[in-house]
Amino acid sequence: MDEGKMDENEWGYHGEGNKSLVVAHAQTSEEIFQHLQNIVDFGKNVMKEFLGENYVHCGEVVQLPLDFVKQLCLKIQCERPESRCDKDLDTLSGYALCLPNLARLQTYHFAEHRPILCVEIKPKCGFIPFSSDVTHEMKHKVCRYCMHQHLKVATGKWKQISKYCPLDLYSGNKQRMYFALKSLLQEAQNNLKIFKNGELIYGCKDARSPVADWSELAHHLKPFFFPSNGLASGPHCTRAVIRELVRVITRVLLSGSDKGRAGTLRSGPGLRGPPVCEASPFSRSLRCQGKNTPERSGLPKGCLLYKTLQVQMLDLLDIEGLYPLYRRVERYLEEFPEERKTLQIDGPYDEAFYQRLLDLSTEDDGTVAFALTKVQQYRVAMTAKDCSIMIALSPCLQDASSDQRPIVPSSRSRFAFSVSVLDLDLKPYESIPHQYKLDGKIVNYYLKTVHAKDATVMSARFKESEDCTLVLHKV
Ligand SMILES: O=P(O)(O)O[C@@H]1[C@@H](OP(=O)(O)O)[C@H](OP(=O)(O)O)[C@H](O)[C@H](OP(=O)(O)O)[C@H]1OP(=O)(O)O
Ligand SMILES: Nc1ncnc2c1ncn2[C@@H]1O[C@H](COP(=O)(O)OP(=O)(O)OP(=O)(O)O)[C@@H](O)[C@H]1O
Repeated sequence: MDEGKMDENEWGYHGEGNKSLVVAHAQTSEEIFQHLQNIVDFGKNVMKEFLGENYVHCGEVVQLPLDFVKQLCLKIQCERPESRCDKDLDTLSGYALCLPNLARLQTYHFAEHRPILCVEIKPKCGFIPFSSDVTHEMKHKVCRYCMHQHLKVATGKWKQISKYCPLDLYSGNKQRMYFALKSLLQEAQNNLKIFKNGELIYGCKDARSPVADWSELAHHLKPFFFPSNGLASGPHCTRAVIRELVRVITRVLLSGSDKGRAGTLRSGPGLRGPPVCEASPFSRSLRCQGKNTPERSGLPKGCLLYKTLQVQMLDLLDIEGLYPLYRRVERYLEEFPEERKTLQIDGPYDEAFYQRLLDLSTEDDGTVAFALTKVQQYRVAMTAKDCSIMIALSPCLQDASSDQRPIVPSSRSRFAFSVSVLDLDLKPYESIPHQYKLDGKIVNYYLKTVHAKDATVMSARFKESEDCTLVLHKV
């Protein structure tokens, strides 16, 4: 075995059976450094280009004293959710990624002393696949998030089906967005968290310990939205505060003039696929009322949701069309393993890597080059489908108009705000077979259990609105 691997500190206990005790070699420090540097480079050279300078904070790789890392791990261990504790923290390499605290305003370069509210949304995939490689007709009608909900509830990941549908949030239609955000507030799962001064006040720290009481949330939010008003507490106050929150978040999500090159992708994927998901309670309700499906009013091109959606749409072929291309790359790598580096499977994620992502052709010329481009685009799209948006809000004075920072008004107050994207590390090449299997599982489960009993779905999703109508507030 390689002499360089003979350091006991780099080995750890893995498991054991009756006869064997298994130890595993950890990554070397250089490998970990390279992995972290790749995350930074991917943010800088790819995501900043697509999403825009102001939204992406790449951070930097830093070196930390090992003692400090070990003490820190011990200190925070008791606060980690049980479900994540099977993952060990790296206490050996001494490398870490240092990022700004995105729960704070990013428009200020000095510490903010005013109270800060931060809403984190993981919007997931905002379009229905338009690829002709899709074999199940249902995938052209119901979005992945809505189908996946049923499998997640069946496997016990979450207790109940959410009414949230990403297509509503990405619609650009204020009423649909309002409905989507309210649905997230009703069933946050891992798609919504709210922090006050960095502390989680709403959402799930862990699937088993959700913090989700609307009146408690309203109590926290009241001083932000009704600062000098003696609004009484109770259900009326709760509703008023939640309404203000949702309005402000909708406005912030529709704002933005930040430049980014996601626009260059428009000539390719564009706004394709059906504008609504048939499983969304919003569109179901409209259909029940005999109304047409809403027009896709479209997101403003400068806003982060629009840009994120464009990057998600780099998944041009859907996993069903992509998987055979992945197999082509795999066969090539089995024959020429040394080519993995040249193909930039594990980086570097540089300007050349970015440039190749802009090739949106879908005509397969049978080459490895074509297959590789689609594989890399798919990985980038998957990253955009799993990222989170952090919206930081800090109350500002009524006369702070000379201030150049973006401001969002609410009925009784005004907020300086910043919007950032989080969790932008490129999805691994190795996860593609998993994606392929999971996709089949999600669709088959949905077809077998849900679609077959469509009437049951209707009654489950509309249990509190028997007549199948939704009350839509003016926004
Ligand atoms: O496949 P999905 O859509 O369930 O997404 C996974 C997420 O589950 P979600 O559906 O958001 O509850 C999942 O979220 P949780 O860890 O369950 O909170 C991860 O983000 C996972 O990414 P990775 O494998 O850790 O890089 C995500 O996996 P991929 O983005 O790699 O598919
Ligand atoms: N720079 C940051 N500033 C503030 N909060 C952060 C920052 N980075 C991460 N977080 C918090 O930590 C959580 C986990 O981070 P992140 O999503 O990057 O981890 P992950 O392991 O990639 O998660 P996932 O399971 O979604 O793949 C986020 O949901 C967010 O609440």
